[in-house]
Amino acid sequence: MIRVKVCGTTSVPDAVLSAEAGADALGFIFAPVSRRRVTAAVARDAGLSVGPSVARVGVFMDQGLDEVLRLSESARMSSVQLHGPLSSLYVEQVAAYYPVLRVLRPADLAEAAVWKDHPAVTLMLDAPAPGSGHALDWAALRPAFPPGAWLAGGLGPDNVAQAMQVLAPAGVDAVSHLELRPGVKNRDAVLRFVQTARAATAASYPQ
Ligand SMILES: O=C(O)c1ccccc1N[C@@H]1O[C@H](COP(=O)(O)O)[C@@H](O)[C@H]1O
Repeated sequence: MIRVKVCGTTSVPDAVLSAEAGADALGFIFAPVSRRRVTAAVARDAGLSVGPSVARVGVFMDQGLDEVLRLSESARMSSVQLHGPLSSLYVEQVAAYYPVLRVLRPADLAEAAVWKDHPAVTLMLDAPAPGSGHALDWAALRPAFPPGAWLAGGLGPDNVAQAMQVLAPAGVDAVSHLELRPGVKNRDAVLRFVQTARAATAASYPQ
């Protein structure tokens, strides 16, 4: 069964929208560079406005360990997504507290071997500029796509089925193509993204 994450949540209404659409996980971006950055208080309120079955993922890029752990705790995150060039020790230290989605660009795929059997680290492949809405070359990625990895990068309702058909990721994640403007969800796009990913699971994956 595919896992579907809707990222860039910045409000209670958008958290409820994504949860009601059937998302498995909501992303809350704490990276200072992001146009969708949220405070811990906003993320906590939005994350707690949905049921406990929906994962609350704190998204970080190039931030110190103390900041990642402190914000995740105060925002009541249930897992952590890590972008950027990071040492294995750093990722291990976060993974001691939270399940980690370790995000790699195609150029960094050598790092995938490090996390192959780690019980708390799941890989996610994303475009070089996270949150830019640019899609990866799925066919080129196919030979090296790590089994069990998630896929992000330019996904939306109109291309998620094709991406799943090519790479059969364990999860899909999107933000840019689900918005009216940065930080504000497009209801129709969120609903169609989740529904299309669910339908594509039935078509592309062994049951
Ligand atoms: O979206 C952002 O602003 C962002 C900033 C810093 C790190 C990650 C960010 N978003 C992540 O980017 C990918 C895919 O985004 P898109 O669908 O291509 O726009 C996703 O993992 C977001 O969590």
